Amino acid sequence: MNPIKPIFFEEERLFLLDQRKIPLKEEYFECNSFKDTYYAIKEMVARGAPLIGAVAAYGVVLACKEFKDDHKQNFIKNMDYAIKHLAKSRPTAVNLFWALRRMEKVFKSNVDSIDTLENLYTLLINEAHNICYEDLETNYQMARYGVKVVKQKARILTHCNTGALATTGYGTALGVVREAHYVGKDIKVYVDETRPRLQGTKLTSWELQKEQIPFTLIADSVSAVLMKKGYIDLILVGADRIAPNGDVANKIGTYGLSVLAKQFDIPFYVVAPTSTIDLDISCGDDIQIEERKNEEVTNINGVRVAPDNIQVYNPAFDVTPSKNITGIITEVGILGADKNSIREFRRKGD
Ligand SMILES: CSC[C@H]1O[C@H](OP(=O)(O)O)[C@H](O)[C@@H]1O
Repeated sequence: MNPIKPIFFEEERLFLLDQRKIPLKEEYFECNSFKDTYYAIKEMVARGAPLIGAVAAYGVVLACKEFKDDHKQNFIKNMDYAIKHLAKSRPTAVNLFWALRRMEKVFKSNVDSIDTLENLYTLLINEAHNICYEDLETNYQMARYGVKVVKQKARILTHCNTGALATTGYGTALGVVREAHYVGKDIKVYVDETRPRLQGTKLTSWELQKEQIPFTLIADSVSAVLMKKGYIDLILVGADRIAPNGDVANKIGTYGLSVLAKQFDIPFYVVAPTSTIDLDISCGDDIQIEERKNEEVTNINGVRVAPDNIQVYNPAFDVTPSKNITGIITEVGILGADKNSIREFRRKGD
């Protein structure tokens, strides 16, 4: 089975599997400029916190390609503009800003001393490649830790898409599902649709069907009764930003699932790389929640199904308090969703 390739950089162009078209079409969207990558992130051609970071990293590469023949002062001004522009694409996933900071560090620490801007371009390409390689390795490591919380024949509920399509190729929460399947845990998955963008219906179903991992698609509203009936053994979700106290921002609907999980005493794990932990904030209230356009709620496949001229509220994420989270599965181990565990991890990882 060919691995899913959500992103690749070839002949100085960035290619993104266009997730707006899956599962009906498997087509690549080509980015030739940093503005193309801004568009791709904003319009969710490619989405998912870790993948958004990788796309932004190549956005900086494409900016360098665009401006490297300028005079150095113009080059620096244009690169600063490009990085600031990319940072405005989507506000919640901290991986975007983490990746941009990494790329900016390579740019700023070399631009004055390097002999040619062509060589700086090569350094930036290598850094973007490294971000992707590291993310893939992180996916595998999280899956190896995460499989420890998956019991034999577990019935796992997932939310949104946290697979190869949200990362550079294996997955966070869905990576744990993949690993559990491949090591023979005989699991089955309940995939919730995840309105309004339907990442579950369109993306997670597509990924699991490709690999013949047993799953059942459900409307978001079915989760509660499945938990009440005892049909769910474990809930695995991703994250877009984790506060140092263990509060987690993730796709809208996650908070409600966590409340139900607590009510029915079902283990509720977040799976995310440590690059998703934001030490510059103190708690979930500090996380900016992206609000997206009304049409995502009023339309289905481009066809309006709601009356005209109505009020719509379309937050793309919500915040799950640490007290509702059993643990945070990362590439350095399974952390408790609390200040001390996260502080302890940083001391080891510093
Ligand atoms: C690898 S988990 C990423 C995270 O991103 C998704 O949001 P979106 O589809 O809007 O980018 C969702 O919150 C996932 O849990």
